[in-house]
Amino acid sequence: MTSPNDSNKDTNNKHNDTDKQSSDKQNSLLAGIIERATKSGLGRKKLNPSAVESAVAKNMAKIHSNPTKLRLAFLGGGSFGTAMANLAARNGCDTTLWVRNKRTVKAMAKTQTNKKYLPGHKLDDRLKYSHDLAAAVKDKDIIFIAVPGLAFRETLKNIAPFISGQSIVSLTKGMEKDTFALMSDIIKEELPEVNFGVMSGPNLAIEIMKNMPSATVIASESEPLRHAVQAALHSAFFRVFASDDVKGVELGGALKNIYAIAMGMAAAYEVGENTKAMILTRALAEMSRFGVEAGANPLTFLGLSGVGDLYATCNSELSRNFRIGNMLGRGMNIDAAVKKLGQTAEGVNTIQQVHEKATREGIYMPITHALYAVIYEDKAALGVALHLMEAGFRSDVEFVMAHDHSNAALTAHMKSSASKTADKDSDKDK
Ligand SMILES: NC(=O)C1=CN([C@@H]2O[C@H](COP(=O)(O)OP(=O)(O)OC[C@H]3O[C@@H](n4cnc5c(N)ncnc54)[C@H](OP(=O)(O)O)[C@@H]3O)[C@@H](O)[C@H]2O)C=CC1
Ligand SMILES: O=C(CO)COP(=O)(O)O
Repeated sequence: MTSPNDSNKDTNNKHNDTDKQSSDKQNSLLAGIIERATKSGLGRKKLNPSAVESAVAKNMAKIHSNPTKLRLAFLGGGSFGTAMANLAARNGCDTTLWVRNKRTVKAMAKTQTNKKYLPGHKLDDRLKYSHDLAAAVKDKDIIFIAVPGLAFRETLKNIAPFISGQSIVSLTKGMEKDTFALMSDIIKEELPEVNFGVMSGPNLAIEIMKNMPSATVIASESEPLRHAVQAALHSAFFRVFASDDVKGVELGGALKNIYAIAMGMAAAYEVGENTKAMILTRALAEMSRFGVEAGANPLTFLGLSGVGDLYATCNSELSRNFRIGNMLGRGMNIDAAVKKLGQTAEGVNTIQQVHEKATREGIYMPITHALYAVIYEDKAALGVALHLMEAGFRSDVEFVMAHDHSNAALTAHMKSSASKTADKDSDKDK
């Protein structure tokens, strides 16, 4: 496959046939690897990732011996861009990782490690590194972007002169400051002609580097692009599922960062399992409510990019957003926590954006508003949490049973029982 664009149906059909053959071939090879791994005892004993990896590595060359291999660029040399570029290079794709700092590029090429963001993890020796943006993106099939949300538009503007037929996939889980734009919105604004997708899921970069089995979702309206991304990144340790709900998948990844901060804070207060379950589930309700207002399918939030990513980040110290929340819960202020973290925590900006938008548009987001009050209005966390518990009677899943926002039926019922009791009392008095 040379390009995943939709421009020529015949070519695409041929590509789809080739894709299908290569994916059948890949599936049967992977099945063989897993079967051998199971027979050799690896499946039954504690999984030994390096032994399984060497078995996979031996076969990956065969899987990707297809001459029309994908040419990929990954922009952003942080933990996630590096982890994803490494996966693609290991799958045999022609992969270049673009990093903005020239000295970092030199050091990465020399040591084949990302010392700052993924120390101690050796990268695939086929991975190429570049500081030259034009050279990195020219003649590529897909450009994956993994810079923080605040740098996304600037990155697109910088690559715009070199875009001819490449597709773009956002790996970023943030929102633009002040505009509430998601990365797909920014792509449509800056590069209206390109074919694009977003990828999101429970993908803690360090676990991926350790070959811990993981899965993600590629969402795009373009089927060839979805297939191309699956072919590029799928491996025995990393499953790539597909969706056409771009908004839903992208919002899942962006919104869960808010609740990872809330759960980090709750962990600092040593809350119980019931409380964690309540926060997580009500977070999901907020996410899907907000998603529906933005035009997403609420069912998407039940998938990997919704409940999956919520679970991974709301329960793990590996999540930078969780760590920010934990520092806040231990009494640090937001600026000090962000400085101490020294890495991207998209939720810090997302809380402000979503709080403002939800307030403006009347979307019921009590956890987000509560978190905003604690972080940005200096309200006491315990008082805010108690106030949340008093938030009236509501239905569980509003897409199953709609909320009665005024609680009108209940109020009428209570008033009528109260007046009946009063009548009885006055009869007794007579
Ligand atoms: N880490 C993870 O587990 C996952 C992260 N993501 C998402 O991926 C995105 C990137 O996060 P992640 O890799 O973790 O971030 P990191 O904090 O690990 O790294 C950020 C990277 O972006 C670079 N960068 C910052 N600003 C710019 C800019 N203006 N132009 C070019 N490069 C820039 C940094 O360069 P420098 O070092 O020079 O500052 C660094 O290489 C985020 O939206 C995150 O939510 C998604 C899934 C998992
Ligand atoms: O999105 C992530 C994992 O899916 C990473 O989460 P953090 O950005 O909180 O580290």
